Amino acid sequence: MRLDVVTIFPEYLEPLNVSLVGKARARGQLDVHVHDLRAWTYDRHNTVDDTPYGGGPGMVMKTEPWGDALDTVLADGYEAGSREPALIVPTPSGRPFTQDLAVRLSERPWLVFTPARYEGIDRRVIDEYATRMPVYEVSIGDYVLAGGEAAVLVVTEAVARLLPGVLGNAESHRDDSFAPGAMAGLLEGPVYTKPPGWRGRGIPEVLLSGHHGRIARWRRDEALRRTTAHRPDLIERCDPQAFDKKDREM
Ligand SMILES: Nc1cc(-c2ccc3ccn(Cc4ccccn4)c3c2)[nH]n1
Repeated sequence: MRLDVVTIFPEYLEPLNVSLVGKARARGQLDVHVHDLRAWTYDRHNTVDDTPYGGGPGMVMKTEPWGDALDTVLADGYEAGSREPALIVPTPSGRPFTQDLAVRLSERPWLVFTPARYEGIDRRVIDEYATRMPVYEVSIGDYVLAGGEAAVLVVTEAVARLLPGVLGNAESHRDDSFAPGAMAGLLEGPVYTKPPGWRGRGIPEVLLSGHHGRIARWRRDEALRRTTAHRPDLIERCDPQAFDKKDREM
């Protein structure tokens, strides 16, 4: 997978050099290119924004730098052999970024991220590139950030961990809270590891029992309890039959 990111804060994407994404890059599973939008400005102040038509607070990011940047980034990607780009536009007004969308994006060969600042990008830029590729306008949550770079880090990590071979233990993402399966849509329950005692706190007996059926049932019950407490909205969505089926297998 190829990722391109165009931003006025390239240093914000430094975390893409470390940990899971950094290792995937080092192994050649991910090809990441970060571009400074100001490289496509030609005035003394490297201007990327201007006042909004119709008035109102803040500034809007101008069409020309984005258009020149995206034309170059796309040409370079095609030149390097990449195909079928998709534009990923972080925005507070986008569709929710979910695990389902992460899975869909992980199946694409090339993602081009356009994290904006100020009040966003002149709409004509998105409209122009929507004629050439799928555009995903995504929100990472119901809160307002100062720009899209944090969303790029979130989306990139959620997508990269789904790429084949990126996660050390292939099982790891099968039981993700939001991945399909008997725990589908439930939140993770508590986890424990050695030492068996810590500051007078022990381990739930069932986890030391070696009885896999009871352990699986306990984990399911804990996940249900936690989900009921923190995300009752997810309870309606999960499939109770899946639990009965799993119970019969335990
Ligand atoms: N889930 C999300 C995504 C964002 C986000 C993404 C990109 C940009 C570019 C600029 N801003 C600031 C801003 C604030 C207010 C209205 C418009 N834009 C962004 C915010 N906030 N929360």
